[in-house]
Amino acid sequence: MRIETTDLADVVLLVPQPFRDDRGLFTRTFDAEIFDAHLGRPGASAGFVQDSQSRSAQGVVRGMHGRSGRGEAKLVRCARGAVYDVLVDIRADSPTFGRKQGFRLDDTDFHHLYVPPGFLHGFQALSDLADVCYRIDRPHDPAEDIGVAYHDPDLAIVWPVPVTVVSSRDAAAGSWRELLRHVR
Ligand SMILES: Cc1cn([C@H]2C[C@H](O)[C@@H](COP(=O)(O)OP(=O)(O)O[C@H]3O[C@@H](C)C(=O)[C@@H](O)[C@H]3O)O2)c(=O)[nH]c1=O
Repeated sequence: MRIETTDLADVVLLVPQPFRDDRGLFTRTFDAEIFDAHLGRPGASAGFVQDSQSRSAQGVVRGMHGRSGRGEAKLVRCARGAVYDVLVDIRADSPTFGRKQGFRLDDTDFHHLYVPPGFLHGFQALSDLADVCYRIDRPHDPAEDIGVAYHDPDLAIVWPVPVTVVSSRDAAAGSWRELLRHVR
């Protein structure tokens, strides 16, 4: 497994090497030793306390979600199908503040995203069904949910396929301008 940097400060892509044979494939999706060494923090990966999985039909968008307070670190991968995953840096002191980047995560390459605290995150399912697995380093607390509308004109995310279903929370999410008033 190798680690690649991205356009966003502190966000990295873990790139595994799947072994393929007549049976199918085997892939390591995470390696604590390599990850902790990259971060320079022994035991960092032990801090992930909840593992979750969501399933979405093609066109579904979930996002753009963040967390108030000290935020949460996340490891995100697509275990089945493919998604277009988007991150937005909302750390006021970051050199890439306000910048966004999209990534394809799928069950062919198994790229795995590490997202530090202080990002908005969302994705769209590209395949008939897409299973996204993620790990977070703090227990989920809906009281700390923050969000920006997935179709906010200032954020201007280009979703690859027509949007089919979003949650009522996402449909009612606030604007990027409103969020900026709180994070700056
Ligand atoms: C996120 C989450 C939700 N839930 C519950 C709350 C609710 O009843 C149900 C569905 O929650 P949501 O509608 O918020 O799920 P969803 O819209 O899939 O939310 C997720 O979106 C992606 C983009 C992320 O980055 C995640 O961190 C998370 O925010 O699951 C948990 O129990 N634990 C969790 O960690």
